[in-house]
Amino acid sequence: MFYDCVLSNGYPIASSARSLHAARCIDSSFNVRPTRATLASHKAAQLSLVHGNQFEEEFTSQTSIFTGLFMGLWEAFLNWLRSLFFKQEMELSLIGLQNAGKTSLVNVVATGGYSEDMIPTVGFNMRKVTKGNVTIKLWDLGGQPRFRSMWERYCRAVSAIVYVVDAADQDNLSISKSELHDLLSKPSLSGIPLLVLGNKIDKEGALSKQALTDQMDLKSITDREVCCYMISCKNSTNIDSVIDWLIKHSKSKS
Ligand SMILES: Nc1nc2c(ncn2[C@@H]2O[C@H](COP(=O)(O)OP(=O)(O)OP(=O)(O)O)[C@@H](O)[C@H]2O)c(=O)[nH]1
Ligand SMILES: [Mg+2]
Repeated sequence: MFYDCVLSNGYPIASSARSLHAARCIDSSFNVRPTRATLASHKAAQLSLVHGNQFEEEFTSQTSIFTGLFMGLWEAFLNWLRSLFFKQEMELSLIGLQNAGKTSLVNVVATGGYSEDMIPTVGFNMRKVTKGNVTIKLWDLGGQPRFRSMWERYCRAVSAIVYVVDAADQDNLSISKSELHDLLSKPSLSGIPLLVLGNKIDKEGALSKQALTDQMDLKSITDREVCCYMISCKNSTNIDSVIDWLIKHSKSKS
């Protein structure tokens, strides 16, 4: 079939550079030469350019299907190898006022566990969580006023800052907002992506995403990437979206 466009000298017709190349490949890989009989029948086909073009198209489309399939399998194989050897990692800081739910979030992300009886964080906790080939180092900082001065130090050089807000505690929203904007004004933290999480949406009276965005004045933050999700650690609402966001912001291990 491939030799339906062959010249009498036994080599492919160069009706186009592509068909010549294709025929050369066949010729070199199979080392086939047309016989006298095949040449006679192919000569008839040669008279019809339309006929020849049909075969050329058929051959080209078959080749591209196999090439596409092979490339897809090769790409999947490379991705699997990458996941084995090229681990991703990220370091991030969790901040926000006391009682916002930072430690609860760490527990939910790490183990899926949730508890009502939480002890307020004194200073900070560090926890490493692995998701697929990504290792996330989490700095969970205490939110009480006496610990807020150390937030900036723990946010330097992280891949992302995660700011947790109790979306049902409207009395403390303005303090939460001013603490956030104060922190982001530090030159050492410029450009670090920010993920704001409105937690406790399971509670009655919790703000909507729009209301939280407005009240936290998130639109005014233009010097970095800002993303906001409404979550519930208690019900595991939107925790998958949070993990996806974190994984997207991880970096290759050097
Ligand atoms: N209803 C509800 N309560 C939650 C949720 N997440 C956390 N809590 C509760 O909120 C309280 C405080 O949670 P923590 O995780 O300790 O808060 P924190 O931000 O780590 O507080 P500090 O360590 O003091 O800064 C606990 O009683 C939690 O059970 C939630 O999604 N819904
Ligand atoms: Mg805590």
